[in-house]
Amino acid sequence: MGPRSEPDLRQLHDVGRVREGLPGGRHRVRRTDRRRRHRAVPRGARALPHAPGGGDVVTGLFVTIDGPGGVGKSTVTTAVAAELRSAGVAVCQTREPSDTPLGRLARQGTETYRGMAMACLIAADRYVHLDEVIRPALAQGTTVVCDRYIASSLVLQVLDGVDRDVVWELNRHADMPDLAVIVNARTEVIEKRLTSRGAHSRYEREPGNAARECTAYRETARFLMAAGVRVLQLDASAASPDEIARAVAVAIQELWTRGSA
Ligand SMILES: Nc1ncnc2c1ncn2[C@@H]1O[C@H](COP(=O)(O)OP(=O)(O)OP(=O)(O)O)[C@@H](O)[C@H]1O
Ligand SMILES: Cc1cn([C@H]2C[C@H](O)[C@@H](COP(=O)(O)O)O2)c(=O)[nH]c1=O
Repeated sequence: MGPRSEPDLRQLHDVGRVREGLPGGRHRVRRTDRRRRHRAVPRGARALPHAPGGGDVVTGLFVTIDGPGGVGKSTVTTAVAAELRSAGVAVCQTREPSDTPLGRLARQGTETYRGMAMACLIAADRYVHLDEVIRPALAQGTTVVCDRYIASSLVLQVLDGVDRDVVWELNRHADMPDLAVIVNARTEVIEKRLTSRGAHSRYEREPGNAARECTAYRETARFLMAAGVRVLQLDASAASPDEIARAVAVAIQELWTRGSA
């Protein structure tokens, strides 16, 4: 990708970054599912360096944003999408559970279903979401920014009593993100945000949940890195949503730069 096709995000500051995990193992993304030929590389898309036939195969970037309930994921997802769009990038902002009929069932079902049933419902919705929304957008060269993804399952379904290996296995055929952002914060900050906004789910209403989720997301970040996923951990205790969004945009810019090297 030439410099003119990259969004101009280089002026952004690197704020709120805790740690970026650079995978040591193989990336599990199945790029062949997402490949599509274009005459020119759209803004915000990445030419795959070893594409057969000369490097004109492109894909959008798949970015996921996870973290404890009430930490600010939805606010940050919207801010990241806005930041990228203002740089001229085509963005698909989405979330899980998805806005498909199955996703709506899963979202409503979080109060009723638990354990393995919930883990299966969430995973089924993820496959529908991938087929109907995420992969088609990526194939068009659109960058996908998704509010909650596999990290949420590795935390919430495990806290709900399902073995982590089982959750991982249920998600075995799901694409891994190009960048998994984990937004975390001090427990007391999360509890304050939840109190002022109100809880969304049974998880968030359980006493001591914020502390458990904070710890579990840190552990999940390590697990994903060991599995070869690029993870960016950000501390939102004192940073504004815009500052977090800029840090994510900088990390995305770095991926584009690497992809075009
Ligand atoms: N960086 C921030 N600084 C201060 N307040 C924030 C920040 N990010 C989000 N908030 C506020 O915290 C509350 C929770 O934010 P948000 O709904 O985005 O969290 P969430 O992680 O998506 O929650 P849930 O997991 O329940 O969907 C909202 O009132 C939001 O305005
Ligand atoms: C992706 C995902 C979601 N959930 C649950 C957690 C919440 O109850 C809802 C999402 O609503 P929110 O407003 O974003 O908090 O779905 C889950 O249990 N596991 C998952 O992987």
